[in-house]
Amino acid sequence: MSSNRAIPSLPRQFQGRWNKQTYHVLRELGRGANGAVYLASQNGVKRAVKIGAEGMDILMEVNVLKQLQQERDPRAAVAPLLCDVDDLIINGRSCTFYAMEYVDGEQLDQYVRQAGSDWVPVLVIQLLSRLSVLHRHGWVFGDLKPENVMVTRSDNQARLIDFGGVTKIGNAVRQFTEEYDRAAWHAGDRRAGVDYDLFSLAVMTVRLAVSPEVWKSCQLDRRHTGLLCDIIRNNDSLYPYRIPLVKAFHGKYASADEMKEEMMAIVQKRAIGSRSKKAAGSGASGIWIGGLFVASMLLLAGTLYYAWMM
Ligand SMILES: Nc1ncnc2c1ncn2[C@@H]1O[C@H](COP(=O)(O)OP(=O)(O)OP(=O)(O)O)[C@@H](O)[C@H]1O
Repeated sequence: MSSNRAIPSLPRQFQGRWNKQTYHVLRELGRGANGAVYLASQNGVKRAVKIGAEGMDILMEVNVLKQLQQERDPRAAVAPLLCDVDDLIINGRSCTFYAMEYVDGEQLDQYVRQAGSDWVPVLVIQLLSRLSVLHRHGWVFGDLKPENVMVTRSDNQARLIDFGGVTKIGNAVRQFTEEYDRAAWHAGDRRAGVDYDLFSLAVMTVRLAVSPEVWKSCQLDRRHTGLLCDIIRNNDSLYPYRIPLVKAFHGKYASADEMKEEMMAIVQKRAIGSRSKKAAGSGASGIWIGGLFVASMLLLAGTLYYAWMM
């Protein structure tokens, strides 16, 4: 759905044409094929403001976001809170923009690089909770990739951003990235279904747990899921999750909740295993495992909160 028209740049300060909200632009957050997102201040509150080359693309995203706004608690929300939709005139042309909740955090891959790959399963479980709600609304996310997930600074929650690829179940996926695309891996088509998102999520899980070198090496050949299975077999942090990952590659889950339950059971089993090791161990390694255990349980508690909420 990318366009040939240039993406307009926002002025430093502007007022919406109809709703008259004033925005002070602080900096550009990112720019992709379809739009640019800016950090702006509106009445002293930080907002992410998205503007695109095509008003229709922006309005389609707004339409999806509007349908996902029921949940007021940001910790249980599927999508960022939609705050304003309006037009502004740039170089004599009317451009549509929307303002949404600013998700203050780090891109998923950057977060994992710093925190370590032990956190990948817990963050994946959080994403499964959000996908489950999205699927129940009749949508698939489509373009699931680390660039479209932020982990919040305040409470380490994985949040979905960029709803430009969201597609009605049954239609052809509107936007995808080859690295996470089922058809590019010769594992199925691009029809939007629960299984399409779970496939991308499983590929992303592998991508996050391995070094950039290993990942690059498996992109050189013709893509097929056997390559991903080889990586999982040889990777200590992925190996315990081999069953749910391989099931997701083969479209064996009817829902995100099913995959979530199996992932959660493995995380819990491993957390209990680390506690026993801590009790048996002593010295620095015991302290390290203990710290990891406590932190993982804290994060898991957040995850269980979603499981209960949704
Ligand atoms: N609600 C938000 N809060 C904080 N940052 C955001 C938010 N939405 C988007 N961003 C930032 O802006 C960047 C670009 O946003 P987005 O992916 O929506 O643009 P896009 O033009 O649709 O990109 P692409 O072409 O890659 O799909 C994101 O990578 C992220 O860093």
